[in-house]
Amino acid sequence: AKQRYQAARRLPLPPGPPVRWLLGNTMPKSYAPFQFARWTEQYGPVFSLKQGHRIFVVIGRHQAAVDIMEKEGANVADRPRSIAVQETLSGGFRMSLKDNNERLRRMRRVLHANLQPKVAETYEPMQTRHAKNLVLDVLNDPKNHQRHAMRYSASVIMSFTYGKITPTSYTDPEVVSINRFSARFGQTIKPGAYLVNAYPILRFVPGYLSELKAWHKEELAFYDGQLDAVRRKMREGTASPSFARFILEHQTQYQLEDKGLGYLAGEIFAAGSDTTASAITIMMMAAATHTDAQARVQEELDNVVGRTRLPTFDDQEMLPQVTAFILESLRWRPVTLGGFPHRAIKDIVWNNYLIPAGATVIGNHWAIANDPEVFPEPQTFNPQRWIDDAGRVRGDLRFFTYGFGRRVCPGQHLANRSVFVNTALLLWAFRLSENPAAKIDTLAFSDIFTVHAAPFEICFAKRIDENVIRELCAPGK
Ligand code: HEM
Repeated sequence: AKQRYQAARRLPLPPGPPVRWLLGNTMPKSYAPFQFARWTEQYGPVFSLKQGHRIFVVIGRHQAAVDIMEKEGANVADRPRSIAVQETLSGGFRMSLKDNNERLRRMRRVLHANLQPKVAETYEPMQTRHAKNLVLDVLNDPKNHQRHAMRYSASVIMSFTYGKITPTSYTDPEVVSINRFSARFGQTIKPGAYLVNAYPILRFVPGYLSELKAWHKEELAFYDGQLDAVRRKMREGTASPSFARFILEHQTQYQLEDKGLGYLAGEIFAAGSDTTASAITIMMMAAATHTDAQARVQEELDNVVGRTRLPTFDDQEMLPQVTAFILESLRWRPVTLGGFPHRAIKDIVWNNYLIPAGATVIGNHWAIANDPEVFPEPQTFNPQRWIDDAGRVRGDLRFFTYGFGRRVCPGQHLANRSVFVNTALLLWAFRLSENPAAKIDTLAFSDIFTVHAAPFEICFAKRIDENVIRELCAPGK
């Protein structure tokens, strides 16, 4: 074993852009996933960068992602050390940035207990209710479709996490607070946002981290307060079922520590709300800019569902075109453009290159989505690439919308259901198109961790009589 180890250590790092002595590579100042994709074209499926003492390995092709992120999954399940976003802004609590140790596995287990497919099914009525609400919102106020998608997602997450029954509004004070925390998180986690990660000595510079520390205090107090409110309701016997109630009731069983319990619940909103809203918005953008592909979905909806009732979760198996449209939307414009960084805990040899223990390993969703070997003509939006000869959704093709290996998104079954029901309902009710006078720039995204499309206009033409839509989507129906 020792010999093999020494042999591996002699292998070169994957190729990459030239490194400047002492300074290392220049990190892209903005839109790193796009620059990383260009470097994939130039240097190959796996390339490397250096900054300070850190090595970054970026994967930009599908097969390499399977080889490294999945087959070597156990060896890349840690997260890079991050002084700014984890140790300071999150006080070490943020689960998504923890190393893959026993404590993390307990947290993933408790999430899984509440989000695995069988349990996710039980949220379908709640998701349907909020999705109908979104249809009515679009009917009443089409201009603000992006805000409506955010409101849908916030409502579903607040219901899942804290058992909130009434629809949530994005102006609710608690949602305003959580969104402020998410924005700070998105800013702080950007590669290169804080030099302290590459040069840890900076943490001793007086004042350097004080803003992040203050933000952490505020966030922690807020999340603990939310959990306390659930605790209070439990004592009064008025707490509806929720993730927060579950972790309070099962704290001992899952050996969850008091410290960070509020954070675990609070983190769900940050992880699940913006991402889901973004996925729904991307689907609408795809429909408005690809009306032929959209028409194919609507033809299927007409055949399978008809126009006198709403599509439901029970229809999904009979609606492969809806599923293919969703899969293609999330490949075409991935929600997490650059992927969440992992860290190698062991030396990994890939194609005679060394990915050394300690390296930050990034699966660049944007580059992998554009891998021409797996997705021919990757720039073309073509849902039919997901359909086999028998007209079914292909089982042999996949994209990594929800990330990789042991750290794959635990919320994916809830999220998939959200995207499905909103796609089915919205495309059933409306024909979406661009305003010829205000064409959509489909690459105009904010440069933060979870992409947000810049505001854009959609024309919603009713496919179904308005009274029928209102009647079928009315609350309580
Ligand atoms: C369309 C919506 C969503 C997308 C695209 C998405 C995507 C992702 C991605 C790419 C990761 C990182 C995986 C990796 O490290 O390789 C992740 C992690 C995570 N997601 Fe999601 N997600 C979505 C919705 C949700 C929802 C609804 C929840 C919760 C209810 C959730 C909870 C989490 C958590 C807790 C993690 C951290 C897991 C860990 O580090 O072990 N996500 N998600």
